[in-house]
Amino acid sequence: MELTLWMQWYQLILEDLGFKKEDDELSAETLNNIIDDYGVITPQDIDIKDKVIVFGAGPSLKPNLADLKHVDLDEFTLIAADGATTALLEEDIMPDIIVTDLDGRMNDIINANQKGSLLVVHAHGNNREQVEKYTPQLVNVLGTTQSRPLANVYNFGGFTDGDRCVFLAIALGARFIVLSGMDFGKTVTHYSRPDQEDGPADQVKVKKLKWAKKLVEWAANNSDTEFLNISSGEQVKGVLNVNYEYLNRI
Ligand SMILES: Nc1ncnc2c1ncn2[C@@H]1O[C@H](COP(=O)(O)OP(=O)(O)OP(=O)(O)O)[C@@H](O)[C@H]1O
Ligand SMILES: Nc1nc2c(c(=O)[nH]1)N=C(CO)CN2
Ligand SMILES: [Mg+2]
Repeated sequence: MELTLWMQWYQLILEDLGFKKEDDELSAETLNNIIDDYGVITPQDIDIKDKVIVFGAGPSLKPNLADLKHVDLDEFTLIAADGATTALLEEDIMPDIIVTDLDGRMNDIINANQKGSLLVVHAHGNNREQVEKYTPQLVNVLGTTQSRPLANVYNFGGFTDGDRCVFLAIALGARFIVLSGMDFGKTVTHYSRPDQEDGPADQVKVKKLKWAKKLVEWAANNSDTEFLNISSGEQVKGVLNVNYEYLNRI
């Protein structure tokens, strides 16, 4: 999404959730400095296929992964939103890219990174300590922010890990984006909350998922990328729901 337009979304999100822009900026500067010291990758270093699957951490993620055993996943670039990484690893699927604000199960994320997954690390006002702790342990890191971009820290638009996967894929030129485990709604899984069981989302999470859904809908209806949805949660306006068999025909 174009930066000036994103900044309008960002302002509304800050007001809705009561987050401070200054906190986001400080965290982004921290990330920028660490990446400066430990090595940079840029969006030009990332090649993706025409077809991308974005994995969110909603309740349909696991059933989706069972279905996807019947699909040739080599045809797709696989982008996992944070905690969704754990579910992929459980099925022996290695994500090509992980988009994370470093609050998923970090052992799994670090493991996948060591085995080749590229990490898109997002700095925000609520994760500066994680940014300081984990980024130096990671390789192949692309930094992002939801606030103003810096030399090593990009802003492709988007807020939660899942919708930022979508905006990243669009920025990198995806022709098809398949949504999986992107249920939105009011139920979160243990993949999203590593220390808890599956259950109702708290009020802040409900708000975050509402923004995530609005942003994905905006992306689906304002880009040349074709969206398809195999998740079984809320209907994403303007996006065709398909089953896995359809994916073998695109
Ligand atoms: N029902 C759902 N529960 C959890 N995540 C979902 C759901 N539906 C879609 N998603 C997407 O999957 C992503 C999973 O990432 P994760 O749970 O780490 O969230 P997050 O963006 O870091 O939010 P939080 O700050 O609450 O941890 C979310 O960002 C969201 O976009
Ligand atoms: N300041 C701030 N920014 C965020 C937060 C958060 O909790 N605080 N959570 C997000 C979910 O991915 C994305 N961005
Ligand atoms: Mg996260």
